[in-house]
Amino acid sequence: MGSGLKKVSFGAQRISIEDIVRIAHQGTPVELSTDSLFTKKVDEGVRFLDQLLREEGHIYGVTTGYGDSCTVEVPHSLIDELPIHLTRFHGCGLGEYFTQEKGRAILAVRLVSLSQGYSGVSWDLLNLLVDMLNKQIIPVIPEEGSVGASGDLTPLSYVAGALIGERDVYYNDSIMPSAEAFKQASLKPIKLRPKEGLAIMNGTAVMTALACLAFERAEYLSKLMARITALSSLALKGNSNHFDDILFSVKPHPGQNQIAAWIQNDLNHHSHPRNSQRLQDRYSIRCAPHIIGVLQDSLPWLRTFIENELNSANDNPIVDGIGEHVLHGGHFYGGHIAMAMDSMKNCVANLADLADRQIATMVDVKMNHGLPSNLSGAKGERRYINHGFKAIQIGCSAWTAEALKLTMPASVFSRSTECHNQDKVSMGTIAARDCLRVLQLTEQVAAATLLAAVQGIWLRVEMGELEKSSLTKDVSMMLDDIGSFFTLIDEDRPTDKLLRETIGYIQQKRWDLYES
Ligand SMILES: N[C@@H](Cc1ccc(O)cc1)C(=O)O
Repeated sequence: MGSGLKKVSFGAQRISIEDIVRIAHQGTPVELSTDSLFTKKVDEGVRFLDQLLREEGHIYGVTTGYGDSCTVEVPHSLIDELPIHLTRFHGCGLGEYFTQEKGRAILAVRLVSLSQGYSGVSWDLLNLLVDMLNKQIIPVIPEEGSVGASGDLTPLSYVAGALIGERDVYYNDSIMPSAEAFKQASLKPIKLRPKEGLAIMNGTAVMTALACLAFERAEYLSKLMARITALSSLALKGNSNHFDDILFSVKPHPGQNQIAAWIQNDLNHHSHPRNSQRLQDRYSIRCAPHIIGVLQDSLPWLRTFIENELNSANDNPIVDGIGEHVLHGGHFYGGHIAMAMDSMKNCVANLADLADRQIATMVDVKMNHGLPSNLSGAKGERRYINHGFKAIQIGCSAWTAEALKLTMPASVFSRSTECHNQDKVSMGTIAARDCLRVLQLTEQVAAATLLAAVQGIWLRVEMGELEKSSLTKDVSMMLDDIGSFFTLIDEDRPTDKLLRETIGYIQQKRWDLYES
Protein backbone atom coordinates (compact mmCIF):
# COMPACT_ATOMS: atom_id res chain seq x y z
CA MET A 1 0.00 0.00 0.00
CA GLY A 2 1.13 3.53 -0.73
CA SER A 3 4.57 2.95 -2.22
CA GLY A 4 5.16 4.42 -5.66
CA LEU A 5 2.75 7.29 -5.06
CA LYS A 6 3.87 10.92 -5.05
CA LYS A 7 4.65 11.94 -1.46
CA VAL A 8 2.62 14.56 0.38
CA SER A 9 5.01 17.14 1.83
CA PHE A 10 4.29 18.70 5.25
CA GLY A 11 5.62 21.99 6.59
CA ALA A 12 5.67 24.47 3.72
CA GLN A 13 2.69 23.88 1.44
CA ARG A 14 -1.01 24.14 2.23
CA ILE A 15 -2.50 20.67 2.58
CA SER A 16 -5.82 19.99 0.85
CA ILE A 17 -8.78 17.83 1.78
CA GLU A 18 -7.79 15.61 -1.16
CA ASP A 19 -4.27 15.11 0.27
CA ILE A 20 -5.74 13.83 3.52
CA VAL A 21 -8.23 11.61 1.68
CA ARG A 22 -5.40 10.09 -0.39
CA ILE A 23 -3.34 9.37 2.71
CA ALA A 24 -6.41 7.82 4.40
CA HIS A 25 -7.58 5.67 1.47
CA GLN A 26 -4.36 4.79 -0.32
CA GLY A 27 -1.71 5.19 2.38
CA THR A 28 0.06 7.78 0.21
CA PRO A 29 3.55 8.30 1.70
CA VAL A 30 4.43 11.55 3.46
CA GLU A 31 7.58 13.57 4.13
CA LEU A 32 8.66 16.70 5.96
CA SER A 33 9.55 19.70 3.84
CA THR A 34 13.16 20.83 3.68
CA ASP A 35 11.99 24.44 3.35
CA SER A 36 14.37 26.65 5.33
CA LEU A 37 11.70 28.76 7.06
CA PHE A 38 9.90 25.61 8.26
CA THR A 39 13.17 24.11 9.52
CA LYS A 40 14.01 27.32 11.32
CA LYS A 41 10.60 27.52 13.00
CA VAL A 42 10.95 24.00 14.40
CA ASP A 43 14.57 24.51 15.52
CA GLU A 44 13.82 27.84 17.15
CA GLY A 45 10.66 26.57 18.85
CA VAL A 46 12.63 23.83 20.62
CA ARG A 47 15.51 26.15 21.46
CA PHE A 48 13.24 28.91 22.79
CA LEU A 49 11.25 26.55 25.05
CA ASP A 50 14.49 25.17 26.57
CA GLN A 51 15.84 28.67 27.05
CA LEU A 52 12.63 29.92 28.64
CA LEU A 53 12.57 26.99 31.01
CA ARG A 54 16.19 27.64 32.00
CA GLU A 55 15.79 31.39 32.39
CA GLU A 56 12.28 31.75 33.82
CA GLY A 57 11.52 28.29 35.18
CA HIS A 58 7.77 28.72 34.56
CA ILE A 59 5.68 27.86 31.48
CA TYR A 60 2.00 26.88 31.44
CA GLY A 61 1.52 23.18 30.71
CA VAL A 62 5.25 22.57 31.15
CA THR A 63 5.73 23.47 34.79
CA THR A 64 2.04 23.65 35.75
CA GLY A 65 -0.99 21.38 35.85
CA TYR A 66 -3.37 21.41 32.89
CA GLY A 67 -6.48 23.49 32.27
CA ASP A 68 -8.20 24.44 35.52
CA SER A 69 -5.19 22.96 37.34
CA CYS A 70 -2.87 25.61 35.82
CA THR A 71 -2.32 27.17 39.24
CA VAL A 72 -0.65 23.97 40.45
CA GLU A 73 3.14 24.42 40.30
CA VAL A 74 5.00 21.24 39.38
CA PRO A 75 8.39 20.76 41.08
CA HIS A 76 11.25 20.68 38.56
CA SER A 77 12.10 17.11 39.50
CA LEU A 78 8.66 15.99 38.19
CA ILE A 79 8.49 18.04 34.98
CA ASP A 80 9.65 15.15 32.80
CA GLU A 81 6.83 12.96 34.06
CA LEU A 82 4.08 15.53 33.46
CA PRO A 83 3.42 14.86 29.73
CA ILE A 84 3.28 11.11 30.34
CA HIS A 85 0.60 11.74 32.94
CA LEU A 86 -1.39 13.82 30.47
CA THR A 87 -1.46 10.93 28.01
CA ARG A 88 -2.38 8.44 30.73
CA PHE A 89 -5.22 10.20 32.55
CA HIS A 90 -6.91 10.88 29.19
CA GLY A 91 -6.80 7.16 28.37
CA CYS A 92 -10.52 6.86 29.11
CA GLY A 93 -11.93 6.81 25.58
CA LEU A 94 -14.97 4.61 24.95
CA GLY A 95 -17.16 3.45 22.08
CA GLU A 96 -16.18 1.86 18.81
CA TYR A 97 -12.63 2.26 17.51
CA PHE A 98 -11.87 4.39 14.48
CA THR A 99 -10.92 2.31 11.44
CA GLN A 100 -7.33 2.30 10.17
CA GLU A 101 -8.40 4.61 7.38
CA LYS A 102 -9.73 7.19 9.80
CA GLY A 103 -6.72 6.65 12.08
CA ARG A 104 -4.40 7.49 9.16
CA ALA A 105 -6.38 10.65 8.47
CA ILE A 106 -6.17 11.66 12.15
CA LEU A 107 -2.39 11.13 12.30
CA ALA A 108 -1.89 13.10 9.10
CA VAL A 109 -4.11 15.97 10.23
CA ARG A 110 -2.25 16.24 13.54
CA LEU A 111 1.01 16.29 11.63
CA VAL A 112 -0.27 19.22 9.53
CA SER A 113 -0.91 21.24 12.70
CA LEU A 114 2.41 20.39 14.36
CA SER A 115 4.32 21.13 11.16
CA GLN A 116 3.05 24.70 11.12
CA GLY A 117 6.06 25.17 13.43
CA TYR A 118 4.18 26.84 16.29
CA SER A 119 3.95 23.99 18.78
CA GLY A 120 7.53 23.81 20.04
CA VAL A 121 7.89 20.13 19.21
CA SER A 122 11.08 18.27 18.33
CA TRP A 123 12.19 16.69 15.06
CA ASP A 124 12.07 13.31 16.80
CA LEU A 125 8.34 13.68 17.33
CA LEU A 126 7.65 14.92 13.80
CA ASN A 127 9.81 12.19 12.29
CA LEU A 128 8.14 9.42 14.26
CA LEU A 129 4.70 10.60 13.07
CA VAL A 130 6.01 10.51 9.49
CA ASP A 131 7.47 7.01 10.02
CA MET A 132 4.24 5.74 11.54
CA LEU A 133 2.27 6.96 8.53
CA ASN A 134 4.75 5.55 6.04
CA LYS A 135 5.05 2.18 7.79
CA GLN A 136 1.31 1.97 8.42
CA ILE A 137 1.55 1.85 12.22
CA ILE A 138 -1.81 3.37 13.10
CA PRO A 139 -3.04 4.07 16.65
CA VAL A 140 -6.23 2.34 17.75
CA ILE A 141 -8.38 5.32 18.79
CA PRO A 142 -11.77 5.14 20.52
CA GLU A 143 -14.44 7.38 19.02
CA GLU A 144 -16.04 8.84 22.17
CA GLY A 145 -14.97 11.25 24.90
CA SER A 146 -14.10 14.53 23.18
CA VAL A 147 -16.04 17.77 23.73
CA GLY A 148 -14.11 19.18 20.79
CA ALA A 149 -12.88 22.32 22.45
CA SER A 150 -10.01 21.54 24.65
CA GLY A 151 -8.96 19.81 21.51
CA ASP A 152 -9.79 16.20 20.91
CA LEU A 153 -7.81 15.48 24.09
CA THR A 154 -9.02 12.00 24.91
CA PRO A 155 -8.91 10.41 21.44
CA LEU A 156 -5.59 12.13 20.69
CA SER A 157 -4.12 10.73 23.91
CA TYR A 158 -4.12 7.43 21.99
CA VAL A 159 -1.79 9.02 19.42
CA ALA A 160 0.45 10.38 22.16
CA GLY A 161 0.33 7.05 24.01
CA ALA A 162 1.29 5.14 20.87
CA LEU A 163 4.24 7.48 20.24
CA ILE A 164 5.69 6.68 23.67
CA GLY A 165 5.12 2.95 23.26
CA GLU A 166 2.18 2.61 25.64
CA ARG A 167 -0.99 2.05 23.56
CA ASP A 168 -2.26 -0.30 20.87
CA VAL A 169 -1.79 0.15 17.15
CA TYR A 170 -2.92 -1.55 13.97
CA TYR A 171 0.10 -3.06 12.26
CA ASN A 172 0.47 -5.84 9.69
CA ASP A 173 -3.21 -6.79 9.86
CA SER A 174 -3.29 -7.15 13.62
CA ILE A 175 -3.65 -5.08 16.76
CA MET A 176 -0.60 -5.02 19.05
CA PRO A 177 1.11 -2.75 21.60
CA SER A 178 2.89 0.09 19.81
CA ALA A 179 6.17 -0.90 21.51
CA GLU A 180 5.96 -4.28 19.75
CA ALA A 181 5.06 -2.74 16.36
CA PHE A 182 7.94 -0.26 16.65
CA LYS A 183 10.33 -3.13 17.40
CA GLN A 184 9.15 -5.07 14.34
CA ALA A 185 9.46 -1.95 12.16
CA SER A 186 12.90 -1.01 13.60
CA LEU A 187 11.59 2.20 15.16
CA LYS A 188 11.91 3.52 18.70
CA PRO A 189 9.22 5.12 20.87
CA ILE A 190 9.99 8.71 21.82
CA LYS A 191 10.36 10.27 25.23
CA LEU A 192 8.06 13.29 25.29
CA ARG A 193 9.82 16.61 25.81
CA PRO A 194 8.18 19.32 27.91
CA LYS A 195 4.95 20.56 26.23
CA GLU A 196 4.91 17.69 23.69
CA GLY A 197 2.04 15.81 25.34
CA LEU A 198 -0.11 18.93 25.06
CA ALA A 199 1.05 19.63 21.52
CA ILE A 200 -0.12 16.24 20.31
CA MET A 201 -3.43 16.28 22.16
CA ASN A 202 -4.54 19.90 22.41
CA GLY A 203 -6.15 20.27 18.96
CA THR A 204 -8.90 19.48 16.52
CA ALA A 205 -7.28 16.66 14.51
CA VAL A 206 -9.97 14.04 15.06
CA MET A 207 -12.96 16.15 13.99
CA THR A 208 -10.99 17.75 11.14
CA ALA A 209 -9.87 14.37 9.79
CA LEU A 210 -13.46 13.13 9.84
CA ALA A 211 -14.57 16.36 8.14
CA CYS A 212 -12.11 15.78 5.28
CA LEU A 213 -13.46 12.27 4.75
CA ALA A 214 -17.05 13.54 4.95
CA PHE A 215 -16.42 16.33 2.44
CA GLU A 216 -15.32 14.08 -0.39
CA ARG A 217 -18.32 11.80 0.13
CA ALA A 218 -20.76 14.74 0.19
CA GLU A 219 -19.21 16.21 -2.95
CA TYR A 220 -19.79 12.97 -4.86
CA LEU A 221 -23.31 12.51 -3.48
CA SER A 222 -24.30 15.91 -4.80
CA LYS A 223 -23.42 14.85 -8.36
CA LEU A 224 -24.88 11.39 -7.90
CA MET A 225 -28.22 12.83 -6.77
CA ALA A 226 -28.32 14.97 -9.93
CA ARG A 227 -27.84 11.80 -12.02
CA ILE A 228 -30.39 9.83 -9.95
CA THR A 229 -32.91 12.65 -10.41
CA ALA A 230 -32.41 12.50 -14.18
CA LEU A 231 -32.86 8.71 -14.16
CA SER A 232 -35.96 9.00 -11.94
CA SER A 233 -37.40 11.62 -14.28
CA LEU A 234 -36.83 9.31 -17.27
CA ALA A 235 -38.44 6.40 -15.42
CA LEU A 236 -41.42 8.55 -14.43
CA LYS A 237 -41.82 10.14 -17.89
CA GLY A 238 -41.09 13.43 -16.15
CA ASN A 239 -41.10 16.91 -17.62
CA SER A 240 -37.63 18.03 -18.69
CA ASN A 241 -38.77 21.68 -18.84
CA HIS A 242 -38.23 21.85 -15.09
CA PHE A 243 -34.46 21.99 -15.70
CA ASP A 244 -34.46 24.51 -18.53
CA ASP A 245 -31.51 26.91 -18.54
CA ILE A 246 -33.65 29.99 -19.24
CA LEU A 247 -35.75 29.01 -16.22
CA PHE A 248 -32.62 28.79 -14.04
CA SER A 249 -31.03 31.96 -15.39
CA VAL A 250 -33.52 33.98 -13.32
CA LYS A 251 -32.46 32.45 -10.01
CA PRO A 252 -28.76 33.03 -9.60
CA HIS A 253 -27.52 30.40 -7.14
CA PRO A 254 -24.51 28.99 -9.02
CA GLY A 255 -24.55 25.52 -7.44
CA GLN A 256 -28.27 25.14 -8.01
CA ASN A 257 -27.82 26.18 -11.64
CA GLN A 258 -24.99 23.70 -12.07
CA ILE A 259 -27.19 20.87 -10.80
CA ALA A 260 -30.05 21.95 -13.10
CA ALA A 261 -27.67 22.10 -16.08
CA TRP A 262 -26.38 18.59 -15.39
CA ILE A 263 -29.92 17.20 -15.17
CA GLN A 264 -30.95 19.16 -18.28
CA ASN A 265 -28.08 17.57 -20.23
CA ASP A 266 -28.87 14.10 -18.93
CA LEU A 267 -32.44 14.57 -20.14
CA ASN A 268 -31.32 15.77 -23.57
CA HIS A 269 -33.40 18.91 -23.10
CA HIS A 270 -32.22 21.49 -25.62
CA SER A 271 -35.24 23.42 -26.90
CA HIS A 272 -37.29 25.85 -24.88
CA PRO A 273 -41.08 25.60 -24.72
CA ARG A 274 -43.22 28.51 -25.98
CA ASN A 275 -46.12 27.53 -23.71
CA SER A 276 -45.63 24.21 -21.99
CA GLN A 277 -48.60 21.87 -22.15
CA ARG A 278 -46.95 19.42 -19.79
CA LEU A 279 -48.10 19.11 -16.19
CA GLN A 280 -45.76 19.94 -13.37
CA ASP A 281 -43.98 17.04 -11.68
CA ARG A 282 -43.94 16.58 -7.91
CA TYR A 283 -41.42 18.65 -5.95
CA SER A 284 -39.03 15.73 -5.45
CA ILE A 285 -38.36 15.91 -9.21
CA ARG A 286 -39.21 19.52 -10.04
CA CYS A 287 -37.35 21.07 -7.09
CA ALA A 288 -34.39 18.67 -7.13
CA PRO A 289 -31.92 21.41 -8.23
CA HIS A 290 -33.21 23.60 -5.42
CA ILE A 291 -32.63 20.81 -2.89
CA ILE A 292 -29.32 19.39 -4.17
CA GLY A 293 -28.22 22.96 -4.93
CA VAL A 294 -28.14 23.85 -1.24
CA LEU A 295 -25.38 21.29 -0.75
CA GLN A 296 -23.67 22.21 -4.04
CA ASP A 297 -23.64 25.90 -3.10
CA SER A 298 -22.37 25.06 0.40
CA LEU A 299 -19.39 23.00 -0.77
CA PRO A 300 -17.10 26.03 -1.31
CA TRP A 301 -17.64 27.47 2.18
CA LEU A 302 -17.48 24.01 3.73
CA ARG A 303 -14.13 23.50 2.00
CA THR A 304 -12.88 26.87 3.26
CA PHE A 305 -13.85 26.10 6.86
CA ILE A 306 -12.33 22.61 6.76
CA GLU A 307 -9.09 23.53 4.97
CA ASN A 308 -8.46 26.62 7.12
CA GLU A 309 -8.83 24.49 10.24
CA LEU A 310 -6.67 21.78 8.67
CA ASN A 311 -3.86 24.24 7.89
CA SER A 312 -3.89 25.90 11.31
CA ALA A 313 -1.77 25.54 14.41
CA ASN A 314 -4.68 24.34 16.53
CA ASP A 315 -2.76 24.05 19.77
CA ASN A 316 -2.25 25.86 23.05
CA PRO A 317 -0.05 27.56 24.00
CA ILE A 318 1.34 28.66 20.64
CA VAL A 319 5.13 28.81 20.62
CA ASP A 320 6.64 31.41 18.29
CA GLY A 321 10.28 30.43 18.55
CA ILE A 322 11.61 32.98 16.06
CA GLY A 323 9.81 35.95 17.65
CA GLU A 324 10.33 34.46 21.14
CA HIS A 325 6.73 34.44 22.37
CA VAL A 326 4.58 31.91 24.19
CA LEU A 327 0.99 32.90 23.42
CA HIS A 328 -1.97 31.53 25.32
CA GLY A 329 -5.31 31.23 23.57
CA GLY A 330 -8.02 28.82 22.52
CA HIS A 331 -6.96 27.48 19.11
CA PHE A 332 -8.06 23.98 20.17
CA TYR A 333 -11.67 25.17 19.81
CA GLY A 334 -13.35 23.39 16.89
CA GLY A 335 -16.28 25.75 16.30
CA HIS A 336 -15.79 25.98 12.54
CA ILE A 337 -15.68 22.23 12.06
CA ALA A 338 -18.71 21.83 14.34
CA MET A 339 -20.70 24.27 12.19
CA ALA A 340 -19.44 22.73 8.95
CA MET A 341 -20.40 19.22 10.07
CA ASP A 342 -23.78 20.23 11.52
CA SER A 343 -24.56 22.05 8.26
CA MET A 344 -23.25 19.31 5.99
CA LYS A 345 -25.29 16.61 7.72
CA ASN A 346 -28.40 18.76 7.29
CA CYS A 347 -27.74 19.25 3.55
CA VAL A 348 -26.92 15.56 3.06
CA ALA A 349 -29.94 14.28 5.01
CA ASN A 350 -32.09 16.43 2.72
CA LEU A 351 -30.69 14.36 -0.17
CA ALA A 352 -31.73 11.16 1.61
CA ASP A 353 -35.21 12.61 1.92
CA LEU A 354 -35.22 13.66 -1.74
CA ALA A 355 -34.17 10.21 -2.98
CA ASP A 356 -36.65 8.59 -0.61
CA ARG A 357 -39.48 10.65 -2.15
CA GLN A 358 -38.31 9.69 -5.65
CA ILE A 359 -38.34 5.96 -4.96
CA ALA A 360 -41.68 6.31 -3.16
CA THR A 361 -43.11 7.92 -6.32
CA MET A 362 -41.66 5.26 -8.63
CA VAL A 363 -43.12 2.26 -6.76
CA ASP A 364 -46.62 3.71 -6.35
CA VAL A 365 -49.07 3.16 -9.22
CA LYS A 366 -51.00 6.23 -8.06
CA MET A 367 -48.03 8.42 -8.98
CA ASN A 368 -45.69 6.56 -11.33
CA HIS A 369 -47.34 7.26 -14.71
CA GLY A 370 -48.04 3.67 -15.70
CA LEU A 371 -45.11 1.70 -14.31
CA PRO A 372 -45.99 -1.63 -12.68
CA SER A 373 -46.80 -1.78 -8.98
CA ASN A 374 -43.60 -1.76 -6.87
CA LEU A 375 -41.64 -1.64 -10.15
CA SER A 376 -41.99 -5.41 -10.37
CA GLY A 377 -40.75 -6.88 -13.63
CA ALA A 378 -42.94 -10.00 -13.28
CA LYS A 379 -45.26 -10.85 -16.17
CA GLY A 380 -48.74 -12.45 -16.42
CA GLU A 381 -49.78 -14.64 -13.53
CA ARG A 382 -46.34 -14.26 -11.87
CA ARG A 383 -47.38 -10.71 -10.99
CA TYR A 384 -49.62 -12.00 -8.18
CA ILE A 385 -46.78 -13.32 -6.02
CA ASN A 386 -44.00 -10.84 -6.84
CA HIS A 387 -43.37 -7.67 -4.84
CA GLY A 388 -40.51 -5.95 -6.70
CA PHE A 389 -39.03 -3.00 -4.78
CA LYS A 390 -41.62 -2.99 -1.95
CA ALA A 391 -39.25 -3.91 0.89
CA ILE A 392 -36.38 -1.86 -0.52
CA GLN A 393 -38.67 1.19 -0.48
CA ILE A 394 -39.67 0.44 3.13
CA GLY A 395 -35.95 0.22 3.93
CA CYS A 396 -35.49 3.69 2.43
CA SER A 397 -38.13 5.03 4.81
CA ALA A 398 -36.16 3.60 7.74
CA TRP A 399 -32.73 4.82 6.56
CA THR A 400 -34.12 8.26 5.79
CA ALA A 401 -35.82 8.57 9.17
CA GLU A 402 -32.57 7.64 10.88
CA ALA A 403 -30.62 10.18 8.83
CA LEU A 404 -33.13 12.95 9.51
CA LYS A 405 -33.15 12.14 13.22
CA LEU A 406 -29.38 12.72 13.33
CA THR A 407 -29.62 16.27 11.95
CA MET A 408 -30.04 17.73 15.43
CA PRO A 409 -27.05 20.11 15.65
CA ALA A 410 -24.37 18.95 18.09
CA SER A 411 -22.84 22.41 18.42
CA VAL A 412 -25.79 23.74 20.43
CA PHE A 413 -25.21 21.13 23.13
CA SER A 414 -22.20 22.86 24.68
CA ARG A 415 -21.71 21.87 28.34
CA SER A 416 -19.58 23.62 30.89
CA THR A 417 -16.95 21.09 31.89
CA GLU A 418 -13.57 20.59 33.58
CA CYS A 419 -14.44 22.60 36.74
CA HIS A 420 -15.89 25.34 34.48
CA ASN A 421 -12.54 26.08 32.83
CA GLN A 422 -13.95 24.64 29.60
CA ASP A 423 -17.30 26.33 30.11
CA LYS A 424 -18.09 26.62 26.36
CA VAL A 425 -17.11 23.82 24.03
CA SER A 426 -17.72 22.98 20.34
CA MET A 427 -18.92 19.35 20.26
CA GLY A 428 -17.42 19.30 16.75
CA THR A 429 -16.28 15.69 17.01
CA ILE A 430 -19.80 14.51 17.77
CA ALA A 431 -21.08 16.61 14.83
CA ALA A 432 -18.48 15.02 12.53
CA ARG A 433 -19.30 11.46 13.65
CA ASP A 434 -23.02 12.15 13.12
CA CYS A 435 -22.28 13.60 9.71
CA LEU A 436 -20.45 10.43 8.63
CA ARG A 437 -23.37 8.31 9.81
CA VAL A 438 -25.82 10.53 7.90
CA LEU A 439 -23.62 10.13 4.81
CA GLN A 440 -23.68 6.35 5.16
CA LEU A 441 -27.47 6.27 5.50
CA THR A 442 -27.91 8.66 2.58
CA GLU A 443 -25.62 6.55 0.39
CA GLN A 444 -27.88 3.60 1.25
CA VAL A 445 -31.01 5.45 0.15
CA ALA A 446 -29.20 6.70 -2.96
CA ALA A 447 -28.13 3.15 -3.90
CA ALA A 448 -31.71 1.88 -3.55
CA THR A 449 -33.18 4.76 -5.55
CA LEU A 450 -30.53 4.41 -8.24
CA LEU A 451 -31.40 0.74 -8.75
CA ALA A 452 -35.13 1.52 -8.70
CA ALA A 453 -34.72 4.24 -11.34
CA VAL A 454 -32.66 1.90 -13.54
CA GLN A 455 -35.29 -0.81 -13.20
CA GLY A 456 -37.96 1.79 -14.07
CA ILE A 457 -36.07 2.81 -17.21
CA TRP A 458 -35.62 -0.81 -18.31
CA LEU A 459 -39.35 -1.39 -17.82
CA ARG A 460 -40.19 1.73 -19.85
CA VAL A 461 -37.97 0.48 -22.67
CA GLU A 462 -39.67 -2.93 -22.45
CA MET A 463 -43.08 -1.20 -22.58
CA GLY A 464 -41.99 0.63 -25.75
CA GLU A 465 -42.36 4.01 -24.02
CA LEU A 466 -38.70 5.00 -24.06
CA GLU A 467 -36.23 4.71 -26.92
CA LYS A 468 -32.77 3.61 -25.83
CA SER A 469 -31.38 5.74 -28.63
CA SER A 470 -32.86 8.88 -27.02
CA LEU A 471 -30.53 8.54 -24.02
CA THR A 472 -27.29 10.52 -23.80
CA LYS A 473 -23.97 8.71 -24.09
CA ASP A 474 -23.16 9.27 -20.41
CA VAL A 475 -26.53 7.99 -19.20
CA SER A 476 -26.35 4.95 -21.52
CA MET A 477 -22.85 4.10 -20.35
CA MET A 478 -23.89 4.25 -16.72
CA LEU A 479 -26.97 2.10 -17.40
CA ASP A 480 -24.82 -0.47 -19.21
CA ASP A 481 -22.33 -0.52 -16.37
CA ILE A 482 -25.09 -1.02 -13.79
CA GLY A 483 -26.40 -3.82 -16.01
CA SER A 484 -23.10 -5.63 -15.50
CA PHE A 485 -23.90 -6.31 -11.82
CA PHE A 486 -27.69 -5.83 -11.62
CA THR A 487 -30.32 -7.70 -13.60
CA LEU A 488 -33.98 -6.75 -13.75
CA ILE A 489 -35.88 -7.87 -10.65
CA ASP A 490 -38.71 -9.94 -12.12
CA GLU A 491 -38.85 -12.82 -9.63
CA ASP A 492 -38.46 -11.90 -5.92
CA ARG A 493 -34.93 -12.44 -4.57
CA PRO A 494 -32.89 -11.15 -1.61
CA THR A 495 -31.19 -7.88 -2.58
CA ASP A 496 -28.97 -7.14 0.41
CA LYS A 497 -25.73 -8.17 -1.34
CA LEU A 498 -26.67 -6.13 -4.41
CA LEU A 499 -27.42 -3.08 -2.25
CA ARG A 500 -24.14 -3.43 -0.35
CA GLU A 501 -22.26 -3.78 -3.62
CA THR A 502 -23.93 -0.67 -5.00
CA ILE A 503 -23.20 1.34 -1.83
CA GLY A 504 -19.56 0.23 -2.15
CA TYR A 505 -19.47 1.51 -5.74
CA ILE A 506 -20.87 4.87 -4.62
CA GLN A 507 -18.18 5.13 -1.93
CA GLN A 508 -15.49 4.19 -4.46
CA LYS A 509 -16.91 6.82 -6.87
CA ARG A 510 -17.24 4.18 -9.58
CA TRP A 511 -18.97 6.52 -12.04
CA ASP A 512 -17.12 9.60 -13.36
CA LEU A 513 -20.06 11.92 -13.06
CA TYR A 514 -20.12 15.15 -15.08
CA GLU A 515 -16.33 15.17 -15.43
CA SER A 516 -16.02 15.65 -19.17
N1 LIG B 1 -6.88 22.55 26.57
C1 LIG B 1 -6.39 23.10 27.81
C2 LIG B 1 -5.45 22.16 28.46
C3 LIG B 1 -6.03 20.94 29.10
C4 LIG B 1 -5.41 19.74 28.90
C5 LIG B 1 -5.88 18.61 29.52
C6 LIG B 1 -6.98 18.68 30.32
O1 LIG B 1 -7.45 17.56 30.93
C7 LIG B 1 -7.62 19.86 30.52
C8 LIG B 1 -7.13 21.01 29.91
C9 LIG B 1 -5.69 24.42 27.51
O2 LIG B 1 -4.88 24.50 26.63
O3 LIG B 1 -5.95 25.38 28.17
